[in-house]
Amino acid sequence: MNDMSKLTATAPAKLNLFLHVIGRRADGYHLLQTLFRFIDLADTLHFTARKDGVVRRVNEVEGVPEASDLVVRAARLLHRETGCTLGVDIEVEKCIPMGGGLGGGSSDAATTLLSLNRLWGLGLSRDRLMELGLTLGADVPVFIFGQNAFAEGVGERLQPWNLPESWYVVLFPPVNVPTSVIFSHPELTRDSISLTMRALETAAWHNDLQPVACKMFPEVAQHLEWLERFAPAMMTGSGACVFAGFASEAKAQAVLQQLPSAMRGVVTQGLSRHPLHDWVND
Ligand SMILES: C[C@@](CO)(OP(=O)(O)O)[C@H](O)COP(=O)(O)OP(=O)(O)OC[C@H]1O[C@@H](n2ccc(N)nc2=O)[C@H](O)[C@@H]1O
Ligand SMILES: Nc1ncnc2c1ncn2[C@@H]1O[C@H](COP(=O)(O)OP(=O)(O)O)[C@@H](O)[C@H]1O
Repeated sequence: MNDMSKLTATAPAKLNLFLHVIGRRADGYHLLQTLFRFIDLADTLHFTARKDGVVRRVNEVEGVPEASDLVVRAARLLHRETGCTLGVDIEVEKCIPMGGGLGGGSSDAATTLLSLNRLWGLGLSRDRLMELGLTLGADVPVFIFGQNAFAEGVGERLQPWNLPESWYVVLFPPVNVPTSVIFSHPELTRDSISLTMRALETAAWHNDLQPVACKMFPEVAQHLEWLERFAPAMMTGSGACVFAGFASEAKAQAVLQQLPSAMRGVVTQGLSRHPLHDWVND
């Protein structure tokens, strides 16, 4: 019999297959056009309901104090919003490198919102969870949307985008690239042409944050240079991770096997949708 007070859920990473900066809002946030793809590199979260209303993270996560962990912030946000009197113990098994542009923190937050909606029996809709998620970070809504998606605005205006089967070599340069530093750089391109989804299907895909990140962090440029020897490569999000796509797992593995011992990376498969897509009603 299922134990209704416990839930284990996955939180996949994302790649930005392109990221074009097309303008800036009055509040300083940048307007983007980006294509999100989920991949099977994932964190795993364990939730155990409590009757006393306490929200806790029960394990240590290096570099992330409990109170600032997005899983704890997501759970407390749901508490405040719904007045729910239950609590939860959350265990976070991190696999996604942090601050790498793979969206691990945002995905953990989204998986927490989706899981507690179930565990606490809240019955919130997908749209409401996406609205709440946006208050935690620009990347959270797409993980609740649950489909690979073309995003506009700061990442909250989403349309599904079907993508072919693909495997990716993802490399982890050993640097932490702060998102705000890249977005505030004077040399950042902020005027890429805004294109329709149809035009984007055939346009040259690029990441406007990449030149600035490469200039500030030579390790990113070095990893891109190595990967470019095998296939077109790009940085994801604000970096530091870089990736290249391949039509088969064998081709991707053949490249990874040649990775110099000083570099780190993985082969990961593109997902056709988020593993928790059906956990909430539209
Ligand atoms: C660049 C992207 C692309 O998917 O991903 P990551 O590299 O973080 O994974 C996202 O837009 C990042 O979203 P997210 O990581 O949630 O960013 P936030 O915490 O909301 O913002 C961090 C800081 O970056 C700047 N920022 C962020 C997003 C945006 N569209 N314009 C900005 O100018 C702001 O200065 C903000 O204070
Ligand atoms: N559960 C979490 N997992 C990862 N990072 C988290 C988490 N909670 C808060 N953070 C903070 O969010 C920052 C960004 O992490 P992450 O979303 O993994 O990277 P990125 O935004 O580059 O894709 C981290 O440096 C960390 O301080």
